[in-house]
Amino acid sequence: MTHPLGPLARLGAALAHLSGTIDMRATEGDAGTSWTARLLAKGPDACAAKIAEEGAELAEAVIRESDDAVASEAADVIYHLMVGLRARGVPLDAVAAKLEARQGTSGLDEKAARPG
Ligand SMILES: N=c1c2ncn([C@@H]3O[C@H](COP(=O)(O)OP(=O)(O)OP(=O)(O)O)[C@@H](O)[C@H]3O)c2ncn1[C@@H]1O[C@H](COP(=O)(O)O)[C@@H](O)[C@H]1O
Repeated sequence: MTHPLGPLARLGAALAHLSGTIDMRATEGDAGTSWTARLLAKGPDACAAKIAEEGAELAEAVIRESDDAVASEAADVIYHLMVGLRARGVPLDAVAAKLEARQGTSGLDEKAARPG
């Protein structure tokens, strides 16, 4: 059954909700009861380690696991990516701006135009 919002709006709504939760955990979270608050308290290095770990698990899932496992690992990556951005104070807007700036430019053309 198709979700009434459609997949992209549904993902956007889920990300907006998650972003609000992460902001709340960052400002008033308790490391005793919140994974997010605990990870943020450990700092960017710990967030980076989780991003790398979850990225490797997603790659493994893409190669040899079920569609459901791929979706689950992708959700882990997105969550830890957002916690990592929060740990570094990089706003989601900055990521959106990067994606927007790349629209219409082929990845192959961009690579060919790199200096060196
Ligand atoms: N989306 C997530 C989410 N995805 C993964 N995780 C947690 O990330 C942790 C690490 O996941 P792993 O699969 O790597 O588990 P693990 O291998 O046992 O972890 P390690 O301790 O070995 O590193 C687990 O505790 C997961 O529950 C998440 N924790 C929180 N969220 C979202 O954040 C909200 C707030 O969570 P808290 O901050 O914990 O209240 C939740 O309601 C969710 O919406």
